[in-house]
Parts: sequence; structure tokens; C-alpha cells
Amino acid sequence: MKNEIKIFSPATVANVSCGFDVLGFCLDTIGDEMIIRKTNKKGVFITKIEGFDLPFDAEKNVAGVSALAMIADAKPDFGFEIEIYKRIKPGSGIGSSSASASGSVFAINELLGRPYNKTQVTDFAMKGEALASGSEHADNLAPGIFGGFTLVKSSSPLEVLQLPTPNDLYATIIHPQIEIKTADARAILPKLFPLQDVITQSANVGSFVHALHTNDYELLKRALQDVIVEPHRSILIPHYAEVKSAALNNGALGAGISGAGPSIYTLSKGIENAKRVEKAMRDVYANTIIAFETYVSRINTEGIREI
Ligand SMILES: Nc1ncnc2c1ncn2[C@@H]1O[C@H](COP(=O)(O)OP(=O)(O)O)[C@@H](O)[C@H]1O
Ligand SMILES: N[C@@H](CCOP(=O)(O)O)C(=O)O
Repeated sequence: MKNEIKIFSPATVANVSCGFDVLGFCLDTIGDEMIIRKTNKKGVFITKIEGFDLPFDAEKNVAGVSALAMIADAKPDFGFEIEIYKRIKPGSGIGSSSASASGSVFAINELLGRPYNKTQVTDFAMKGEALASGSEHADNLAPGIFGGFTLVKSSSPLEVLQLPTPNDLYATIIHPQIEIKTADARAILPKLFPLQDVITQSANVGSFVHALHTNDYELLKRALQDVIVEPHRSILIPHYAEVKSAALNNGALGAGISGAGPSIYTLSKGIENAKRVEKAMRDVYANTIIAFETYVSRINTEGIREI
């Protein structure tokens, strides 16, 4: 069995407008790298973090918390060192904490000879994600671990459905360089919603899943609406309405807040449309003082992978 593994842990888009805490998909052009190796000393030790200032204490870093949860169950007679090469900015809305929380347990599971299935790996990763966001949600973790589009049917007990990915679907992301902590963006949401909004949202998530199964781009377009969360969170994102309109006016099938923001995601049919949408979104921020990054990505159907 291997003593060391290097992985690519991709960024992910949670919620996908209509599926708060349940829908997500996996990106390909941005993600963290991690090296995990066995050590004689028992425990979990974060030995290197490059890219961003994050805690080395395993109990304060999401990668360490999920790893500790897995080894508490697996009880190996050795420990693990973790190196994190962070490319996804924390507080980005494209699953920065999730990439670390899922990457460590994906890798440890490989080094242990895969005793756990993907759902169990996701369950351990949820312990890490809870540290960052204050709640055990798996909508970023599941697409990272399973690949493609996923739906979290239930968090407890955890049940994840892997959904089909239409061939020609591309994502464009714009990430204004401000930080929104997921925990803060969750705290501002109301606890109760009007029944009519819940009905609209449920119909959209069902329609979206059907559209993925049938490659129905027109239905997909109509389903990518969020009447529940977007009105409360969009005010935290500079020029949100303008960026969204620019994307939709330039051929995007849908646009919305990626995870808890500030990133904005869009889905387009074909890479040429995705690139046109990228330019339109960049043009909005280009006339402001806001620094930003953009990514165009195919949907990554493999998820976390060894590199
Ligand atoms: N390995 C890690 N990677 C990213 N964030 C981490 C990590 N460990 C702890 N954190 C904390 O998690 C928070 C970022 O997570 P979150 O707010 O969910 O952002 P994101 O949407 O980018 O995942 C920050 O407070 C950060 O310090
Ligand atoms: N469903 C969560 C997703 C948070 O995603 P992140 O990428 O911002 O961590 C939420 O919307 O709170």
C-alpha cells in the first residue's frame, strides 16, 4: 500500500440557484493541491500551508477536523501529515473549505486501502465543513467527492445522488476579491419562508434535475431561479444585478450566487457561449475598483483525483 498521495481537490459551486444546501457541481480549472503521507507518530499533523494564512492546528483547520474524524473511526496504528497548496481563496463561495475538508479524507481513505465508500467519505468531510460554516451541509463536498452534479437527498443519514452531466455544459465564474464567510451569509437568512416561495423553489429544483436527465436546456434555463436566498444575499455582492444581467443578455442559461458568494456562477451551452459570458461579466467589474478573477470550466465529472 502507498505511503503518500498527491491530489487535486477541485472548487465546487453549491446551491445552483434553486437547490439551497442540496445541489452542487464540480469545476475543473481551479482547485487546491494536497499531499498526504503516513507518519509513524499517530495523529494528524498539518506541516505545510501555501497560498493563504490558515491554521496549522489540526483541530482548527477543516482538513484536520475531517481527517481526525476519519481516523477516530478507522483507528490506524500510524498517523498522517498534510500539506495544503491552497489556490481557492477562503470565503470565495467556490468551496474553499470544502476542498480541504474533502481532500484530506479522500486521500486518507486511499492510503488506508479504501475502507470507506464515497458517501462515508463525504460524511467525515462534513465534520470539517461544519467548522467553517457552522452547519453540516454537504452540497460542496458531494460534487467534489462524487464528481459532476450531485443532489444531497438527506444530511442525516447522509444520502447523495449523483446526477447526469449534459456534455456541452460549461460554467463561468466571476470571483470579486472580497471575502464572505459562509457562516455569516447563513446567519442573515430568515428561518421561515412564504409558502408560495417554497412551492416555486421546489418546482424549480425538480425541473432542474429533470432537465439534467433529459438534456433539456430550455427547461434548465427556466429552472435556474432562486426566490428564497438570492434576495437576501445578493446585497452583499457588489454590482450583482448588473453582472447577472450581463451574463443572461450574453447567452448564459442561468446565473446566480455561487455558494454563499461573493462568486457568481453561470452555466452556458458550449464553450464559446461560456467565454462570451466571461467577457460580459468582466466588462462590468472592469469599470469599477473591484479586483476579480474569472474561470471558465467544463463540468468535472471525476471530482477529486490523484495527480
Ligand atoms: N483548510 C481550510 N481551507 C479554507 N478555509 C479554512 C480551512 N481551515 C479553516 N478554514 C476557515 O474556513 C473559513 C472559510 O470557509 P467558508 O466561509 O465556508 O468559505 P468558502 O465558501 O470559500 O468555503 C475561513 O474562516 C477559514 O479560516
Ligand atoms: N449551501 C451553502 C453553500 C456554501 O458554499 P460556499 O462555497 O460559500 O462555502 C450555503 O449557501 O450556505
